[in-house]
Amino acid sequence: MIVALQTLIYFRQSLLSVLERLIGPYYIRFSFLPNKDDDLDDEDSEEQVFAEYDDEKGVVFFPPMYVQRYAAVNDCLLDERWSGKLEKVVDLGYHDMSFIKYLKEVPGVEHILGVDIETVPLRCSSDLLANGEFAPKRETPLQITLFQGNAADPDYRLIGCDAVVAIEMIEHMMPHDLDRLVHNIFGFIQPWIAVITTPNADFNVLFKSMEKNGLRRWDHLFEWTREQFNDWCSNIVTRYPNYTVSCKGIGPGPPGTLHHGCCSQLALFVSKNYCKQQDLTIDSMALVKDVPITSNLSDMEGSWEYTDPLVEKNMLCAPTKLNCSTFQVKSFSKTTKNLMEKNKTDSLVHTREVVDEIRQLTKMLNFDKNTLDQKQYTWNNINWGENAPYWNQYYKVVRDYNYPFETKSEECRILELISDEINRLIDLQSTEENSISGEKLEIPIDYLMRIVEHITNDVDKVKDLLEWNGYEVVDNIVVYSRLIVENISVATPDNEWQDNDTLSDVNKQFEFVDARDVA
Ligand SMILES: C[S@@+](CC[C@H](N)C(=O)[O-])C[C@H]1O[C@@H](n2cnc3c(N)ncnc32)[C@H](O)[C@@H]1O
Ligand SMILES: [Mg+2]
Repeated sequence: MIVALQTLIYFRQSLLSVLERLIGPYYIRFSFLPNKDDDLDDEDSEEQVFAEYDDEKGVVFFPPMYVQRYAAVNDCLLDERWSGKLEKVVDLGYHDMSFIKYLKEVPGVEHILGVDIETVPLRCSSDLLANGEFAPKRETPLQITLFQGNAADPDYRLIGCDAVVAIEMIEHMMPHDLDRLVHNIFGFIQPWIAVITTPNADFNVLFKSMEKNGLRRWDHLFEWTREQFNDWCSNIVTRYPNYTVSCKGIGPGPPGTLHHGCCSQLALFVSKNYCKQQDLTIDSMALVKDVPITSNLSDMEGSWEYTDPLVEKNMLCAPTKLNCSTFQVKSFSKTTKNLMEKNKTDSLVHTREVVDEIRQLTKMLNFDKNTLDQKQYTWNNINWGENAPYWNQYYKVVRDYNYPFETKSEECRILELISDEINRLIDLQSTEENSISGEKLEIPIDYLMRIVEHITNDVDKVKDLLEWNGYEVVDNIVVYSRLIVENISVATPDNEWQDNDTLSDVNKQFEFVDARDVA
């Protein structure tokens, strides 16, 4: 049975590449914010998201449920309040990296972490990373670090994450782990936002195939109704009042089933006072600079007391009292305390500086650990008892990959943006006319200036650049002579989006193969 499951999982990657080709264009249209000037009206996009009854399967979603889920999570990450500012993001329960594939393209993201308790799916992930070696260079740096570990454990490498994503993971967790996960996210990582999704049990009556299984998916430890999920979420914000939460459904059912809600449910948690380094005021900069962690080896001698509750709570949280030698965390200086009182805060912000300092510190502690292990010291940790892993290093690194990147010149970026826009306009017109004739396309330079306004507002420079690169510019109009292109049509089978969300995640993929084979 396990071997069969593993085989299916291995198959999944190649299936995903097929899927990618099929849903790619749809996904881009559906998920990423439409271009400002795109005329994609709400009515149009709503028409594309719907569900139908199938006599055998029950409800079938268009597009497939997981696509709708990824799109909903992406929408959260692209919210204008933090769009472009989420640099370090962790995907908890990343499975085979299906979502990381899209996360990679979220503007501003420079470090993606994946944590999964399973090791089998990790082998499927290698493709995405290996492709990276041959892929065109990125314009921005990107590091992907995959860990094997329990998302409930507060590994120090999670510190500094701006966003936490957990798609359809919590229902696979044991109750005590789920409790610890909450603390890990909101007490330890303290991200700017956290996006958590889980199935909606109210919806399950619509799935006939679940009737045999007590109306839940066989591989889930629980499934919550909307009320239960809302309770769980409001309980979190009561315990962590720094956060607000909003819930919504993903994957509407067929007409007339609105009262059951949607197939999945999503909670978006937002920190009320998250502060990134570049947003810090002079006062809070001082506060951060004053963090009294000494990262000097000579200071590591003496008794180990981890007494400052602020440091314990906000910086590393876990090992409360270490009954061995070598480190001392001094308490806050007077200036820091005054500043904290003035700012009415009892917490420190995780900034790059602090995080780097913690990393440096951790390296030294790891070095020390080997010596300590030999002496058979025990660790006493409030949550994990004796012999807890050293200094919050719970996860094993499975893969750490840096994508190659090169920064493009300003001219190159301007040209690329303008040529993409011209191509988009051509596509738009060709879909409208259903063919491309030999006519000319005339685009006012002012219009193109808006596309590159974040780089330059020098019209003459852009005109020169375009002319140098073979574009015809007459007065302030770019004249594009179109080629005559034969009608191109991409055949899409009717049942392309079929998906039955009642099955386990593994079976779901298998089901898809069958559907394709039949089609
Ligand atoms: C249904 S899959 C999630 C799929 C993935 N997030 C996506 O949307 O494509 C659930 C994943 O959570 C992982 N998982 C379950 N319990 C976990 C835990 N305690 N810590 C980390 N990962 C866990 C499983 O190994 C599995 O890969
Ligand atoms: Mg599942």
